Amino acid sequence: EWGYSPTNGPDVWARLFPQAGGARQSPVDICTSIASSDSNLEMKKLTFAYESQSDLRILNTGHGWKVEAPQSGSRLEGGPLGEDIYQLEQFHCHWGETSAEGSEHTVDGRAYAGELHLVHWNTTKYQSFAEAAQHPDGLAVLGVFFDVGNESNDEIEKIVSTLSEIKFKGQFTDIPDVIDPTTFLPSGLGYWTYLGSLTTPPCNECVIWIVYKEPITVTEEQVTYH
Ligand SMILES: NS(=O)(=O)c1ccc(NC(=O)NCCO)cc1
Ligand SMILES: [Zn+2]
Repeated sequence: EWGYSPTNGPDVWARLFPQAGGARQSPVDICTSIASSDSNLEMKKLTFAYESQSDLRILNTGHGWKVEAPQSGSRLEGGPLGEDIYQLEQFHCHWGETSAEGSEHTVDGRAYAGELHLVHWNTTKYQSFAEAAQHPDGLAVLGVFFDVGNESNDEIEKIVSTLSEIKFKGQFTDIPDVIDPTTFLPSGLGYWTYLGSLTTPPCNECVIWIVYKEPITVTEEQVTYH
């Protein structure tokens, strides 16, 4: 089973998952000095629309939590996504042992306490998430960094308050509260974008990454492994 130790971590993933050795692998360090601002992106605004959902299923993936949130009514389009419409499939989180680490992307070498991923797939061109994940423009993932501060994030709280029920890998439970993914996004909507991959095996090179510049604030308890 893949993981993050020296014997099963990213350096050996390519043995079992060939795409992990590819040319557009994620995550990356975002070097802000060489990131170019594409005036074209200014014209095509990135737009998103989500529904609020209750009774979403949350799963302990063994590497964090994942909320299955297939939303046929959701739409992510514009910006780097051309003319295609992308639909929300799931969202999940990466965090670390301490609030000094945990994000997958880094910005000028700096890691954040954690990183939320909202995973979407191209419903204009493909018939299913699994099919979309086999194509270079199949998925679009919004990345939002977590900064640790004194304010807790109410929406994240609705999620982490269920973690005590799913202590072990493979366990799942329902989130009774209504969740609106829009509330996970920062107020400043500036982002970096690049063509990359799934950050974990099978590391398919199928993701158009959109990483927001502004982190959202959560408390230490909300992003540290217990
Ligand atoms: N961290 S990430 O790049 O957003 C990511 C998203 C989905 C996957 N995998 C996935 O969706 N597999 C399909 C069945 O679970 C792996 C990594
Ligand atoms: Zn992720």
